[in-house]
Amino acid sequence: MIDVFQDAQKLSLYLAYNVNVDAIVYLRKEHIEKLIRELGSENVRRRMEDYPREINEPIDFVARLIHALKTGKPMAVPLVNEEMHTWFDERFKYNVERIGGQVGIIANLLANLDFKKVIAYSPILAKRQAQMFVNKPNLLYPVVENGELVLKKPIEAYRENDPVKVNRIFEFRKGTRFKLGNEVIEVPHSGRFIVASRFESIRIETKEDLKPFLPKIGELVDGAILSGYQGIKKRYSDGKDANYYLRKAKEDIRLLKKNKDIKIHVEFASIQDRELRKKVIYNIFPLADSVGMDESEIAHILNSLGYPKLADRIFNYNRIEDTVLGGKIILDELNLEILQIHTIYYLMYITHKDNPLSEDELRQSLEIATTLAAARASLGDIKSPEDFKVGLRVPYNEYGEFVKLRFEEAKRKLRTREYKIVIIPTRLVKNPVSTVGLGDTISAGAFTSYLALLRRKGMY
Ligand SMILES: Nc1ncnc2c1ncn2[C@@H]1O[C@H](COP(=O)(O)O)[C@@H](O)[C@H]1O
Ligand SMILES: O=P(O)(O)OC[C@H]1O[C@](O)(COP(=O)(O)O)[C@@H](O)[C@@H]1O
Ligand SMILES: [Mg+2]
Repeated sequence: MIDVFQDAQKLSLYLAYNVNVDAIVYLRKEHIEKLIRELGSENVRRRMEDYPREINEPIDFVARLIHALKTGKPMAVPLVNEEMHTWFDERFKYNVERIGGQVGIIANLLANLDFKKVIAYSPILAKRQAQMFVNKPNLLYPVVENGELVLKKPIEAYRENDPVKVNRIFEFRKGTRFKLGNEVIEVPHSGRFIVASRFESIRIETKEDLKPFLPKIGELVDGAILSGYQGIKKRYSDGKDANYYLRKAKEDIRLLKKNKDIKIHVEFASIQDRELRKKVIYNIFPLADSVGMDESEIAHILNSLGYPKLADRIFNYNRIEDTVLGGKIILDELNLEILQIHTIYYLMYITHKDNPLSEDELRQSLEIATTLAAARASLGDIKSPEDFKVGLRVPYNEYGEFVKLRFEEAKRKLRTREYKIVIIPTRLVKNPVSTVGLGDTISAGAFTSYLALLRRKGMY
């Protein structure tokens, strides 16, 4: 496995579009009970039944937070009311502030793992975000100067007037118990709840000056990881809308592939609005080779594709048989080369039978992914390739054998002959330093090792 990791380090990657500041709160029982006291347990319960899909007022936040705590599922809900900044800041002291967003997390990870070159792009780059990138020669931000493409360190490329995007992250821990009225709730898994800022000023796009250089950037790299589409809004006050930004996003992918047919991984993230989610899935997935997502997100996607019962089963029971079925549907309906699903107890790849990699190679790629996540969960951050070894010391979760058994059963029950499907149990850290960014870490590890393995076989 180490040799595959070493081959992956030789790759160069392009990343776009989201770099945030993650302001992290380690949630304690006292925080939760105080919020419930402030808003009233009956009000919270009622709002939970309404299931608000965006945060406009404090009760929306508390209702969705408690729902996440009750299920132990990773969730993200957009914050659309800028006036709530003060409400949050008066109630929470942020324990840590660090780089966030798929681009921010994956750029620092790959740069610290000594990948050959990482070109990380976000349409906004304020000083605060730029300072959070690791300052290494292999991590560069693309700018256009005198009509030429120049790759600079982020700290030399920030723009004074760019807005800072801060997301609030609530890290919750398995076993935390609290009361909602007479109901005692115990959090079943550790995870994170993201309050994702969604404001007018931040557009998910490649700025017009850089756009003509995307074919050149494509030539400079071996693959691209794209994410942030979840930040597109339905409508903007200047008349632009989601269709406009999705058309631009599709153009970007075509331009990146224009001079060299690089593979594209799309990291999916929670999109609460059903209409918007459907638009992102139908516009973007068919242009991607590989897509990554967690168990809440696969359920959301299946809902949008018209499989609500299967979606509910995956969300509530996380059964392997249902995930295999759901994965096959997504792979085929959206014509992907490979789909990677990360869940608390297992990671899965689903691809077609004619994929050049063997099942054993696909498993190796997932092993690299879970090892990196275990290293990040243990250390809080991955600072050098040496940290990979920390991940190797983390044992597989206690349901490892059960996972393998259930998978064999699922294969017997379902039609899987036309596919290669592999599964591995996760290396699960009992007391993670933090969980935000673990999915991004898994997907970066999986996609880059997938590319390295294809390259070894002369297939890429
Ligand atoms: N404590 C943990 N140790 C190792 N890996 C973990 C831990 N908690 C979660 N994970 C993995 O990370 C993903 C999270 O993905 P998101 O996209 O961030 O939801 C989870 O599925 C586990 O595979
Ligand atoms: O959708 P946004 O606002 O760009 O935010 C994405 C959020 O997802 C993260 O990238 C983490 O994702 P994962 O926990 O799924 O890996 C956060 O760092 C970030 O705040
Ligand atoms: Mg994720």
